Amino acid sequence: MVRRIHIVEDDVAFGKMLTSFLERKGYSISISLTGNHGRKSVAENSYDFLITDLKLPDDSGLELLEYTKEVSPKTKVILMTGYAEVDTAVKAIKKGALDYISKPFRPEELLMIIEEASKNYSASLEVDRLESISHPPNQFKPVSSKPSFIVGISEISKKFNEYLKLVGPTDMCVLIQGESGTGKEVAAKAIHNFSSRKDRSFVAVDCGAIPKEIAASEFFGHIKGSFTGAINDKKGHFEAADGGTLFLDEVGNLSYENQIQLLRALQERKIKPVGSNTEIEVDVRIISATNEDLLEAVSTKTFREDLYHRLNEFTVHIPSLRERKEDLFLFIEYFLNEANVSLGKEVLGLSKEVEEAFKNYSWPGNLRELKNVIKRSVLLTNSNLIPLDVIPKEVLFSKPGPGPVVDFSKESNEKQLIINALKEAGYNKTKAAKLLNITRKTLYNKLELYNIEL
Ligand SMILES: Nc1ncnc2c1ncn2[C@@H]1O[C@H](COP(=O)(O)OP(=O)(O)OP(=O)(O)O)[C@@H](O)[C@H]1O
Repeated sequence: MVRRIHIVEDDVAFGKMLTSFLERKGYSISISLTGNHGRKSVAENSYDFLITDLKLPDDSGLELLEYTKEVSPKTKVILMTGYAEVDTAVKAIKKGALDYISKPFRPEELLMIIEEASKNYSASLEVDRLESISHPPNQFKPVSSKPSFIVGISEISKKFNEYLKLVGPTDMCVLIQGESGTGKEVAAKAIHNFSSRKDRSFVAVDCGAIPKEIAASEFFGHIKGSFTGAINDKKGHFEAADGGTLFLDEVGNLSYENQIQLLRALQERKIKPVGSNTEIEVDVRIISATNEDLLEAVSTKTFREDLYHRLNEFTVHIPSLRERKEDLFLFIEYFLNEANVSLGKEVLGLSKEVEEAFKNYSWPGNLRELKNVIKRSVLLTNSNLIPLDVIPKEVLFSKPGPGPVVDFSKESNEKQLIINALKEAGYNKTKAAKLLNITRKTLYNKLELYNIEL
């Protein structure tokens, strides 16, 4: 099937160059010179991809992204940015963009992003087919393509991994907090794999990608004929995850009404498909993730406090890459190897200058950004070592990032862990110590250390 791509770009020559390049690669391309025209085209056509400049004469790429997510949620959006706009581009990823690419870029780099996403898209279509079209591809992420979990050698990573191992086998709801691209989904899968549910399904749902009108049907399913377009019975994510784990990514993006529905399902452990009178019992462990401060959302009443407490029986803070710089080269090696395998290349490593630039860069897009930068660089490298001239400008000319942030303290995580263990053990210290895998004496010392009063 020929993929349809719409480009919104006011630089006519650049737009033409991209058009003819992508047409030669077999894509069907249309182009808008303004945001306004882009909006109309997006609303009237269901494109596979929208590629838009971040700065448009009459609009912003970010707003066009939001509009596209509303009117055509299946269209994947790629933003083209100037190199000074990377922070905004990272925001765009949080709002649901597939990726961003910094100008000037080579068309092959853009092609790589499109082809990679098309592969995932086909994979998710295949999953959909097998699951009786129960999950739209942009919300259901097939998990089999996920790589293995790298623990890291920094103290902060080791500690973080211990928490995953500790909380994994319990049935506690876990809230994973961390910046975009830090590996929240990978961590959620690791928790699932540490649990007795590991042989059952792990269903990942991007809550930011579900329009609120169809959220109930997505979560709880529907029966044929219950609304226009419900042409078949459909299982929701809860049923799909029965016996296993449901991962709610970007949970802070759920509308207030959807939060109420979710809370009810969690409290009652039963769901009712849209249009049905029958309740279905479900046994689902919930792991959720957010890159915003949910407590802040609770205080401004955009996120329900009762739901927050339900989801947050245990919090895991996942460190940013800046906070675990000691792990940088481990991840570089891993992603380099992964890129070599998928691109059929044999790049051995980074040149000294690139190593230096990588060390000094603050990696606002975290592991995802590192992985993308490495993959693009490997594609463009024709020698043993990645040279400076294939590295994106923002990485080369950035100021050194802030050092490790002491705020992600093992203390605050540990304190939370102890409080949660105590709660789970009904405040019985012997049981709590067992849950924590420490002696009673250590538990007493820690209660004193953290001023935990019972
Ligand atoms: N520990 C890890 N080992 C190997 N790869 C990892 C690890 N953590 C993250 N990655 C890779 O980094 C990328 C980003 O990870 P992931 O999608 O889990 O991040 P995220 O925090 O859920 O992102 P977002 O906030 O955008 O939803 C993925 O490609 C993932 O495979």
